[in-house]
Amino acid sequence: MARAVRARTCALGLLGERRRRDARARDLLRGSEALAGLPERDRALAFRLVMGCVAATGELDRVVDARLARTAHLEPRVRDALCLAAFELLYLSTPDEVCVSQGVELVRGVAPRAAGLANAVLRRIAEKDAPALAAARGRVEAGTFAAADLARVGALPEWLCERALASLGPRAAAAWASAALEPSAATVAANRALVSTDEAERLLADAGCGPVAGPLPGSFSLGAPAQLAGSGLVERGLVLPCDLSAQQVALAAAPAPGSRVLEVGQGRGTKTVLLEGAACATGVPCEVVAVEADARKSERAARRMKDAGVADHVRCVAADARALDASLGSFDLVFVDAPCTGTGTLARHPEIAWSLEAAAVHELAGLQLQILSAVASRVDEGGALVYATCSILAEEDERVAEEFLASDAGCGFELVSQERTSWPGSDVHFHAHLRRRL
Ligand SMILES: C[S@@+](CC[C@H](N)C(=O)[O-])C[C@H]1O[C@@H](n2cnc3c(N)ncnc32)[C@H](O)[C@@H]1O
Repeated sequence: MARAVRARTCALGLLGERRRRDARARDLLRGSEALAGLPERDRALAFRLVMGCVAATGELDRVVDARLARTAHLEPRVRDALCLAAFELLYLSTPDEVCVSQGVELVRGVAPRAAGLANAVLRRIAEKDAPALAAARGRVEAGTFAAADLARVGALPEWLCERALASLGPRAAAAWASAALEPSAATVAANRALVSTDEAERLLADAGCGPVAGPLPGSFSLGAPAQLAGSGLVERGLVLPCDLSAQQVALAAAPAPGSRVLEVGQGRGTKTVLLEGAACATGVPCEVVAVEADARKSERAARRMKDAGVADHVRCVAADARALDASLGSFDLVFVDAPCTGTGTLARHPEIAWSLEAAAVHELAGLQLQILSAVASRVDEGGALVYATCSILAEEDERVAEEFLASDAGCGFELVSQERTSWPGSDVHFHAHLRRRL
């Protein structure tokens, strides 16, 4: 019997480490020497397996439990190995025989006596669950599906798929669920506060990243994204790893050259640099006050602003946006990058789907409305208020904008436009543009 190939043993090791350290998959993958030491093809498979197993965790547990002959208590390492093989069997194009035999070898490697059980469970998954998934995929493709089909296809909780259907409608919900387990596109943005789009393209090409100009000013997809890590371009602040949807939201906010901007929810500061870059590309930087509730994030963002060459025009403030100091004054543009469920970023953040609880959606919607209401008075007359999330849920998106407009704080505003981004292979973001009447 063939031994489990290195990609799978490496992925299994990382899944165990993740469980023991309660670490985020992406952080583990980024720092893993074992992964870095693999040949490129094995590295790509191990990456996909770890991200996929984490993203599909609840569905894989359900499938494995359903195919156990009795409710046996599985040792965690055996469960990890079974889930890994089940993920590959159901969601990747590896032939069933390979998935089963490799899964058995993985289990044998951690618990030799469980190899027989692994063989039986994986064969039942191939016989029963793979055809059920294929049927669900068929219904989704034909447009005759229910939330349970989306849950199968995207390995998502059914309640979330019901909300997605209600929020997005059938077509967009199907696209969202179908993309949940797909690798996200490798995209970057030029920091146009430091380099022109042409210069960024040359730097990326010289570093061997294989840049292809994207649909937005300063955006690139990378043919060889692994080359970016050693290039120094990110550390020098010249390019930003950044999803196309995040770029679109920042560009659509379009701060006028020299304008005063309040950014709420600065986080790592990616959109701060994009906002500055958009103003700089027109010749004059804007003056940004960037507010972040988490003091450590704010400190890190302040350092990043230096690397990105925009520190002279960005003041990072660690504060709760619901209680800002009056001395900060008012602004031409208030850009709220709201804390949210992140349900538009499932492919990038595999932990979200199965750790999210329905009650959290309601709580976040309350926080979002509070933030919007608190910062509304900071918008100058005729000025803009942009409300953005990376959620697909109407409760956090359109409903919050509607409730705000209907409130005392929002009654002086009008809705100019609102939309969700929809780039293939990218996250989904929502942005509503409001204007304070004169
Ligand atoms: C969507 S993330 C921001 C992403 C960031 N703008 C970027 O482009 O990288 C939302 C941020 O809002 C912050 N936040 C949450 N509640 C807040 C509050 N009451 N006031 C200010 N910031 C808050 C969170 O800590 C988080 O960093």
